[in-house]
Amino acid sequence: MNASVKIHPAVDNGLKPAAENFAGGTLSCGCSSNKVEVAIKGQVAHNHVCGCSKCWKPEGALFAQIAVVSRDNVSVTANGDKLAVVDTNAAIQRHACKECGVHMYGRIENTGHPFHGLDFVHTERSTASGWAPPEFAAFVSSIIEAGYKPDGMGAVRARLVELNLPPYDCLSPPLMDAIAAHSAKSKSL
Ligand SMILES: N[C@@H](CCC(=O)N[C@@H](CSCO)C(=O)NCC(=O)O)C(=O)O
Ligand SMILES: [Zn+2]
Ligand SMILES: [Zn+2]
Repeated sequence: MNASVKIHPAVDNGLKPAAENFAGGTLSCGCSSNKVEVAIKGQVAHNHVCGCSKCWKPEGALFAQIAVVSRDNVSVTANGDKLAVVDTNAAIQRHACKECGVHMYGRIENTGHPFHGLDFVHTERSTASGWAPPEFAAFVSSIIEAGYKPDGMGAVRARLVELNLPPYDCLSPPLMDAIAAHSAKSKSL
């Protein structure tokens, strides 16, 4: 057992199952008042933990937890004036609360991007239960870029396997296949 390796509070005690016919929920930022709120209609897809340096992580977490949902099902319902895009050059435009720093949704505006139409969201910012749990771990080696010791990676990967989160150093095979298929199509292959 590698339970001493903490991945993210939402997965460290095991994955919680998705609810059938899940209606969605409201994400809140970390401010004590005037919270930014984002309503998500319906269930998310491709939930995963992500080790990349760009995704928002709760204080002390090694990985982020992030999922996608149709942009049509995402709406800012309170205090949207507190939001700003973290990095306007990134493919995923992460709209974060300027006061507490929590990323509320990440949107792809480039219509040529393979994931255009999807927003990236952190379901743990909602108190609802029944969100689809993470299915894999992405960009695992990227935690080294944020300072994690390379000789600890074996234990991290072993813990991810124990948690049923197959570790990858990019996205999962189905998502990488979707990106490659999009690329082939845009080259008319
Ligand atoms: N080693 C880099 C990797 C960053 C990266 O490519 N992140 C992915 C996954 S984010 C959610 O799964 C990505 O698609 N990024 C696009 C973007 O952030 O706009 C690092 O650690 O920074
Ligand atoms: Zn906030
Ligand atoms: Zn990421």
